[in-house]
Amino acid sequence: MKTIHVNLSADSYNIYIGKDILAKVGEIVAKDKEPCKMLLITDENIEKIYGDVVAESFRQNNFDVKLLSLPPGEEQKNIENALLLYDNCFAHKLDRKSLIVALGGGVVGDLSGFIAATFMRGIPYIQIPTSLLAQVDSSIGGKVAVNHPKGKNMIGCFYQPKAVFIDTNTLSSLPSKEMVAGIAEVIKYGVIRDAELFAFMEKSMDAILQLQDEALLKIIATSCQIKANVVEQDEKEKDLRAILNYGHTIGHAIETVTHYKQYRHGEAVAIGMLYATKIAIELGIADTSVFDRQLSIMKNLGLSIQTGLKSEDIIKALYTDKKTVSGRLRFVLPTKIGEVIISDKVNDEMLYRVLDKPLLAF
Ligand SMILES: NC(=O)c1ccc[n+]([C@@H]2O[C@H](COP(=O)([O-])OP(=O)(O)OC[C@H]3O[C@@H](n4cnc5c(N)ncnc54)[C@H](O)[C@@H]3O)[C@@H](O)[C@H]2O)c1
Ligand SMILES: O=C(O)C(=O)C[C@@H](O)[C@H](O)[C@H](O)COP(=O)(O)O
Ligand SMILES: [Zn+2]
Repeated sequence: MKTIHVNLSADSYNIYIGKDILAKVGEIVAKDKEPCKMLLITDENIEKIYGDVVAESFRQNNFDVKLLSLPPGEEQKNIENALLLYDNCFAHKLDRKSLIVALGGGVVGDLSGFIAATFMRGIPYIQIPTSLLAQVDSSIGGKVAVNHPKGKNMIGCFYQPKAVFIDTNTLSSLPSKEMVAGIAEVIKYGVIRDAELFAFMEKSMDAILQLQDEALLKIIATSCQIKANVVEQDEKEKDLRAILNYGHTIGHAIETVTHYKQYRHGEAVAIGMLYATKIAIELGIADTSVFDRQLSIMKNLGLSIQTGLKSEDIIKALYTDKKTVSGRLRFVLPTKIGEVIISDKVNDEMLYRVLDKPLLAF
């Protein structure tokens, strides 16, 4: 089992990465935590496959487990489900020493973390991510939130988990479209921080999609390490952490405009990364190879790269982006593979110019 430490003073924690971890999680957690009341939150797809093994692993270590599963999907990451989960915290008599465990993709992770952060002003929680996206990104770093009809992740806070357990075996049941959506966030890490990771993806995509152990460990551990490094330097996104938002400004706008129903998060981010790169090329800070290399991986993965959405709807939604300061948009833009800058030089006129052209017509 590989361990990556996230160093955040009193809020530090470990990310454990390996195979066959699910059945052992209860035992590992019990080494540091007295048995207690526990709410295990998951979704219906994941409950069917992994609910019992995780619940049993905690029960065998004397945790008093209540399992609650929500329907799957991004639309479930809402304040109504947060209220439902608080009701369950009360019904199961959770107190400040109790434990919340998030077993699932990013939707379960973000929502469960939000409950843990806010119930009784904060109780401990653990992330057990089962999608690639959650393993490389959402389970780490403590951004927890629910969506609002006006914008993605608009109601939330920063609240770190006590530990993250990544069992790469869970990817064997992950539908391929979900795998591809997760790969989009790995492409993001390559573009913002790691040209070598990007090149690895260019040459090893077949091994990744075939879930070969070495390739999976490489992309998951490298992504976790990059995220840990960035979060350690800027936990609350004062500055540097905004680079993790590459592709998300337009990506989140696409998700909001389509009411969180039409695109997986990773799919919207992929389109957002291509548009951000087009903007960088328009500004003269990146050359076309930066676009072509990303496009080539995305085409290879079968990612759809057109939206058919109206530019004005996307631009309107952009202004609720959390990086906007005093009404000025701030974009994360690549200068080359492995390096990005944060720019406030992008105006509406340029956005219309870029968004009005189909991505492939450039
Ligand atoms: N907090 C953060 O830093 C952060 C980072 C990135 C993304 N996110 C959030 O994460 C969410 C997207 O996460 P996601 O892509 O995991 O989506 P998701 O949670 O909706 O999971 C995708 C689908 O895969 C299924 N699934 C998950 N693991 C499975 C498995 N092992 N086997 C079979 N089915 C499985 C789920 O049931 C669901 O249907 C978005 O809400 C996004 O905003 C948060
Ligand atoms: O952890 C971060 O910081 C990120 O930006 C990671 C993103 O992949 C993730 O989608 C995040 O939830 C977006 O954050 P937001 O603050 O723009 O909602
Ligand atoms: Zn994301």
